[in-house]
Formats: sequence, structure tokens, C-alpha cells
Amino acid sequence: MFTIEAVSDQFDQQIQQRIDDKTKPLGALGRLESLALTIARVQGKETLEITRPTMLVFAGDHGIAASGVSIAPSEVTAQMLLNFARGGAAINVFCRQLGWELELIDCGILQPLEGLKPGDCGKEIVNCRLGAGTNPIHRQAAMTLGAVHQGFELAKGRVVHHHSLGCNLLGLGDMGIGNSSSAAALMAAMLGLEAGDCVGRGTGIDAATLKRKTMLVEQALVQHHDELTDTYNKLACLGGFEIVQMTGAILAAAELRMLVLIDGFIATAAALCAVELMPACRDYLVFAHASAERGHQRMLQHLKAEPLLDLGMRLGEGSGAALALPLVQAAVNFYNDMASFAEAGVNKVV
Ligand SMILES: Cc1cc2ncn([C@H]3O[C@H](COP(=O)(O)O)[C@@H](O)[C@H]3O)c2cc1C
Ligand SMILES: O=C(O)c1cccnc1
Repeated sequence: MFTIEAVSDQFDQQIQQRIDDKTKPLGALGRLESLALTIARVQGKETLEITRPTMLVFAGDHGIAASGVSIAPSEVTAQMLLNFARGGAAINVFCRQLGWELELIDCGILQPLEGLKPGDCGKEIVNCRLGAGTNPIHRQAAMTLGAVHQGFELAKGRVVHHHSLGCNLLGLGDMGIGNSSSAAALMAAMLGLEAGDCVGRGTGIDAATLKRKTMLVEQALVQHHDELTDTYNKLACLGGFEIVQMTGAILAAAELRMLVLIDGFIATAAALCAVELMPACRDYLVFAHASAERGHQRMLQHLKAEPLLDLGMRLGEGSGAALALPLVQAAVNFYNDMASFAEAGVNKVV
């Protein structure tokens, strides 16, 4: 369904030479240097550029939320989506500040926000609905395999649309009460870990709720044990409508050689799925931040990812990815614009 080319390492030496020739001690720009190398490999050009950076926020509801695994009930998903549409959430503030375009995508919240007139809310909510919330994963499969495939197609449509408008960097965000349970279950299935190693406090649940959440995720893993044979089935059994579409968006972006900024725990679960399905897509991913959600570090280790920021954030919405954009732009700018030792007449230091 996707054709993804791994990036070439053919020009690595030239790229590294150009970085090392800049007027600075060798390696002194730290992680920005490896970031510039990643971007240069993906873009394969002399001059790097970030154009029309676009944050896609995928929203969906989760059947497991009715069993009390979050501080909030499912209705908050739709309420927050409306808040996004009106411009009042963290992701709106950061997108405005940092120059992201923002798109809101309903992947299957409980109650569709149909009937909203343009006057009711500032921003369109794109309809990519796969259903009205998933089934509770501790009892039955979240969705059908058909829904997974349909989700990939819908996500691809959004990514192709933004690519055609000139976007070459996507950020991926999530909104879905209960989705840290689904992400933890996917993590456990993908990394071969116990529920207890993957489940965290999500929105900030207390100890009793954490115990119940861990038990339900464990139950989901036992329930679907025999069906967790490949990534599609893992997504169908344990996923969420938004996580499926985030996975599809990563694959579609990599196919188009776009860079993708990955947010926290939920977006990284989608990245795990995408990389398991098509390992070549890993080359296009930049990990924005270390979420405070338990389990995120282990996901990052598995993906050999060094996140750019560590701010103790655990929000989702794409908020961490949004904040990393200036660092991506700084990597591009130093690579393009910094003088070399020869250009500046500075003696090269090694
Ligand atoms: C008001 C509010 C705003 C949010 N923005 C993102 N999330 C985050 O919390 C949810 C995941 O945590 P859990 O699995 O514990 O429900 C997701 O919706 C995620 O985006 C929020 C959660 C709440 C309550
Ligand atoms: O890191 C995240 O993406 C996250 C953490 C907690 C709750 N929601 C999202």
C-alpha cells in the first residue's frame, strides 16, 4: 500500500564534512548536528528548507474509557476538539506562536460535531470518521481490519493534500480520552513487554485507577493474544481510530519524503506501529521530546531515538512536537547559512 525508500547514506561524508567545516569547534552544536544530518539525508539538497510546517491533530474516542482509566470522561474528547476549533488549547497557542498551520481531524469521536456552522467555531474539523469510538479493547477488538486499512487511506489523503500545498514537514498530535491505555497495549504487544511496564498515569490518574488501567490493558493483551500476529492485527485489536490514522500519516509522509515530528507517548506508539510495518520510514522521523509518561523512554530506546527536548511535559495534542519546530529550523539555518572556516578566514580548529 505504501512504497517507502530508505534514505541514502551515500552523501553522509559530504554532509558531515560541511557540518564540520562550519566556524565552530567540532561537534559543538551537539544534537542539532545530527538533526541537520537527518534533514539533509531526507531532502538530498544543498540548501535545506522547511516549508509550510503543518500540525495534524487526530481525534478519536476509546471504548475502554467507559471503564474508568482516565481522569476525564469520553465527552472531553469532543469538548477539547471544539476548544481546538475555537483556538483555545495549548496546541493552538503554540501553533500560533511558532508558525505551524493546524488541521483538526475527527477520526471517530463518540458524537460527531456535525451541524456546526462556520460561525460556531473558527476552524473546520475534517471528517475522517471510522466509527463512533472504538470497542473496549479488554473485551473485543477495537475495530475491524477493514477500518485499519480505511484509516490508512484517509490519513494518506490528508498527507497528500498538504504535500500538494507545499508542506514538507508534518507534526502529529492526538486527542482521545483513554488513548494512553491503547498506546500502552500497543507498546506491550510490539516490544514484548508486560502491561505493568507500559501503563502510566496518562492524564494524571491516582494509584487505584492506575491499578485498574493496568489490569484492563493486561486483560486486553490476554484476550487478543492469538490474534496479535502482525501490525495490522495489533492495530485492529488494541488501537484507536486516531492512532491508526497517525500510523498511516507517518507512512504516507515517508512515501512522499516528508519529515515528521513525533510528539509524545501516543504519537510514538503510532511510530512504533509504522516502523514495525515498514522499517524504512524511521529515517523520516524526528522525535521532539521525552514525555513524562511512563514507558515513553523505553519506546524511544527501542526506536534508537534521542528526543530534542525534555520539559517534563505529558499533554499530547502535538504540543511537544510544536515546540521542537524552532530547533528544526535552527538546524536547517546553521547548515545553510553558517560560514565555513575558509569563507570566514578563521583558522580551522580540530
Ligand atoms: C482536558 C484535557 C486536555 C487534553 N489534551 C490532551 N490530553 C491527553 O490526554 C488523553 C490521554 O490520557 P488518558 O489516557 O489518561 O485519557 C489524550 O486525549 C491526550 O491527548 C488531554 C486530556 C484532558 C483531560
Ligand atoms: O505524551 C503524551 O503523548 C501523553 C501523555 C499523557 C497523556 N496524553 C498524552
